[in-house]
Order: sequence, then structure tokens, then C-alpha cells
Amino acid sequence: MSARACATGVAYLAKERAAAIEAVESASRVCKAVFKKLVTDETLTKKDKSPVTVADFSAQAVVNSIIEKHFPDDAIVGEEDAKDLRGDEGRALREKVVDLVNSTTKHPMSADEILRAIDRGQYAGGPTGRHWALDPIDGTKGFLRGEQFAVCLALIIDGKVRLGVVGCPNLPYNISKPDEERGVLAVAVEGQGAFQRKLGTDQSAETRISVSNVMETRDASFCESVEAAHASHSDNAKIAALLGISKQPVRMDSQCKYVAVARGDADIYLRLPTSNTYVEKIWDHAAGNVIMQEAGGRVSDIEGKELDFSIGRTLSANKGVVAAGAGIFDTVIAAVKTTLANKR
Ligand SMILES: Nc1ncnc2c1ncn2[C@@H]1O[C@H](COP(=O)(O)O)[C@@H](O)[C@H]1OP(=O)(O)O
Ligand SMILES: [Mg+2]
Ligand SMILES: [Mg+2]
Ligand SMILES: [Mg+2]
Repeated sequence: MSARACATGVAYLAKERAAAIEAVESASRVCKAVFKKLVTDETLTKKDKSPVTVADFSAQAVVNSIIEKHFPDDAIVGEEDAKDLRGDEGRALREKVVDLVNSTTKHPMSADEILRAIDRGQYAGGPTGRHWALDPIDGTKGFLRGEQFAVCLALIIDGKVRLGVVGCPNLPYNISKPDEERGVLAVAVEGQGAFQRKLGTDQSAETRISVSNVMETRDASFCESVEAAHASHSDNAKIAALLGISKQPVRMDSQCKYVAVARGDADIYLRLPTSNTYVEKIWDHAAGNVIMQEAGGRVSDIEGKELDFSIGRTLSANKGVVAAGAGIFDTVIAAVKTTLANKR
């Protein structure tokens, strides 16, 4: 039991952990329902993003209402807001969201309750107190392709991520058996280790996960974004060359990348900035961050600085993200610095 276990013997954040898992499980079901109902060959060929919009709003409504049920005083930093669902202009989308939310939950919610739940996610974040960080669907492009996406929820207390849950409905439970059942839930609480279970199972099905223990970078592999606009593939290739890496990078969308590295499917998470202007959002990294660290990995920005979740809704003190096992982390950061210095 963690050093923070309280006198009653209940583990630190046990209630929050259970509530976060309930929320991520429910939102994962919403996303799967949207995919089944709304993602068709036609939406794909027309590159119509409306299914993901419905899923974003519906999943945020479901997660926020579950958090509110368990912790009515907690603030939430959520990616979405309900502006586009209001008024006459928002009617069509609003009706779809209301239908979806109510087709997947036991307790029907009115349109007003759903909009209010979504807008609970507008908190500004900051260095004190507790707030949740939610990405209702991370990896929207992967979602639409039927590939990797994730529902990501974290709890930040006094500026540090203490709990993270990532639901990955399309991730194989065992990466070496990609044709078997898919759907993984990864969870970590500060000081208690990182775990995975199949989505839809209970805590008794959890097994501990840890990063690979690779000691030589030439034996390692990268995990990087599918989208070259989100993380520079060309810089990653230069770093790979410097590190003697010959394995092809594993590419996938979303925070599933953190889960993949946290359980040793790949060894290095690399997200090198593609522009000087993009600022990373806390909901894109909070849950993955604590899962990686609790799996024995180290996480920093491209300069080796810890990610600072205490500033607000963004990671404005950091650029890019690098994560790897402790055995190779310093070598990876040195190669990142050299590669970026040579560009200047
Ligand atoms: N230029 C960018 N650099 C880094 N991340 C980005 C950029 N543009 C969008 N993103 C974010 O990257 C995340 C997906 O990353 P990945 O490629 O790892 O799946 C999304 O949350 C997306 O945010 P948004 O939701 O605003 O589109
Ligand atoms: Mg995201
Ligand atoms: Mg999102
Ligand atoms: Mg988005």
C-alpha cells in the first residue's frame, strides 16, 4: 500500500480512481456507439468530421456528469465547450448528442443538463487545489479511421498529476496478438504503480505494467504520432540515426502511445514540436504522464524539463515531449538536444 494510505487502510485516491474508471468506461462505450452508428464509408470518403464532433460532446457530457455525481465540488478542465450546441444553429447537433448520451446511460439527462455538464469543463486550471483534466476523445483522426484513439482523464492536485486513466477501445490487449480482442484501460495513481485491464472488466483483472528495460538505444524503438503535423517525423528520424536505432517507428494516434511505451510495446515516446507557436494542452498529456512515470519511465520536454501542469489549461512552460525508460532517457535527451541545436 502507498505511503499515502490513510488510517482507515483505504489507498490514496481509491474513490477517485474508481470514479475515473467508471467515467472512462462509460465514455468509451459512447465513442464505440458513435463509431458504429455514424462512421460510414461515406463520412470517411467525404472526410466528414461530424461523427467525432458528436462523440467529443457526448463523451465529455458523460464523464463530467459522473465526476459531478461523485465529487460535486471538483473543477474540470475539459477540451470541449457547449457553445456549438446552443440555440437554433446548434439544434441538429444538440439532438444527436442528447440521443447518444441517453442511449448509453441508465439515467436519462435533459438537453439542458447535458449542456451544463459539458460546460463544467471550462475551469482555468492552475497551481492549487484539485481539478480534473479531460480529453473526451484524443486522436480524433485515429477514431475516424477506426484506429487508435483514447478517452483520457486525470486528476491534478496542487499542480501535479496524481491519477490518470486512459481508455483505448481499439488497442490490442496484447500487442503480439493484434487479431485478438481489443480494448485496454490503463490506470495509475501516484506512488501505486501503473496497471492495465481489458476494457469492461473489473479491478481483479488488472495487471501491473512497466516500461521496457532496454539499456542500449540501438535496441530501442520509437512510438510517434501518425500525423506529421503533430510531431516532426523528420527530426525523429535524425534522432533515431544518432541513437543507432534501426527499427521502424511504431506510429499511432492519441495517448495510446503513452500506454504502448508504459507497457514496453515500444521504448521511446517522441513528440518534437513542428512549430514555434503550438502550445500543448494539459488534457493531451496529463493521464499519459502519470501512467508513464508509474510504469517506471521518465517524461520531460525536449530540454529535459518536467512537464508543468500547474500553469493553467496549457503546458506553456514546455516544448514537445520525450518519454523513455530510465536506462536510456538521458541518452535520448542528449540526442534530442544535439539534433535540435544542429537545426539552428
Ligand atoms: N501542431 C500540433 N502539434 C502538436 N499537437 C497538436 C498539433 N495540432 C493539434 N495537436 C493535438 O495533437 C493531439 C493528437 O495528437 P496525436 O498525433 O498524438 O494523436 C490532438 O489532441 C490535437 O489537438 P486538437 O484536439 O486541438 O486537434
Ligand atoms: Mg487530444
Ligand atoms: Mg480531443
Ligand atoms: Mg480536439
